[in-house]
Amino acid sequence: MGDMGLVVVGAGGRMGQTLIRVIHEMDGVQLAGAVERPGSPSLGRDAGEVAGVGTLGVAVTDDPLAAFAKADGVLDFTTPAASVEFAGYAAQARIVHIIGTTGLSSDDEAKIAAAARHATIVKSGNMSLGVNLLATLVKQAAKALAAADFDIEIMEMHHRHKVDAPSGTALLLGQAAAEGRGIGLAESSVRVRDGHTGPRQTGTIGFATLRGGSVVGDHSVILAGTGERITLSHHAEDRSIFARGAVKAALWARDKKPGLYSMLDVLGLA
Ligand SMILES: NC(=O)C1=CN([C@@H]2O[C@H](COP(=O)(O)OP(=O)(O)OC[C@H]3O[C@@H](n4cnc5c(N)ncnc54)[C@H](OP(=O)(O)O)[C@@H]3O)[C@@H](O)[C@H]2O)C=CC1
Ligand SMILES: O=C(O)C1=N[C@H](C(=O)O)C[C@H](O)C1
Repeated sequence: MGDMGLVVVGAGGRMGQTLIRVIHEMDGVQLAGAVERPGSPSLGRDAGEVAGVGTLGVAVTDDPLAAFAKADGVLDFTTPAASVEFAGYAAQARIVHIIGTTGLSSDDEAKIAAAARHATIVKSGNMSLGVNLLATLVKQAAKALAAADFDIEIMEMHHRHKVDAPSGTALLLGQAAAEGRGIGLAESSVRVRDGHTGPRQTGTIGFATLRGGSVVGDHSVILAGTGERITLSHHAEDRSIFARGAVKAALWARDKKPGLYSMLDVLGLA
């Protein structure tokens, strides 16, 4: 099999540019296309120039269908509305779709699951090896420590430009904790506290969101007992950890049947 041709959508964004650089550096993959939204200042420019790696001979386009027709996969870190649209196009083109976009509604999730009947989709709120390993540790810890004895709180901090909260990673870690406890996350999560909240309700999973500066992504899961506290943390120092994970997911998905997979499947941690 030759190199896998990958389209980067949202090519001018923080993750889009990182993905172009990582594809340029990695073996087994090549940049087959670069897509931005209509009106973007990146349109018509060389994708390599946009990402700061020199000329690659791939011009940024606003025509995803034409780009997908010439590719084996698409790497998508954009917006919920764009990812839903791209899922339909990727299913039509029968190519692999890697989705890192966060902040999706349950309606968006349902549309993506429907597209996965025809396309091989890998979707995760965090594509790094470290966070996915952390999720397995959180699940174990939550299972081992009874809700009556240990409260679970999840704290995250991201850069000032991030638009969704809690982060996709915080929700992924919350899901792992809920699975460890054998409870549903939706019913047990406390996503905001403000004013006279009353005492903490046993068995809930709390979230705290911080935003500021250039923080790439910090997450801590705190298991707080009486007289002792366990903190499981991950600190992302560079966006290339997510981009390398996304490329790894695309290569893994290349020979898989249509379906909706996660990074835990890709990394053998499921
Ligand atoms: N799962 C993971 O491991 C990670 C997930 N993320 C998630 O990825 C997403 C993007 O993050 P980030 O790169 O920081 O955000 P950016 O805003 O920097 O990038 C998003 C890019 O997508 C573009 N875009 C929006 N709509 C379309 C469209 N219809 N067609 C083509 N391009 C479009 C935007 O263009 P414009 O700005 O011109 O509107 C922008 O260039 C977020 O949801 C974030 O949470 C981020 C890092 C890791
Ligand atoms: O928006 C970001 O930057 C990030 N988003 C993802 C999330 O919502 O968890 C992953 C990473 O933390 C960076």
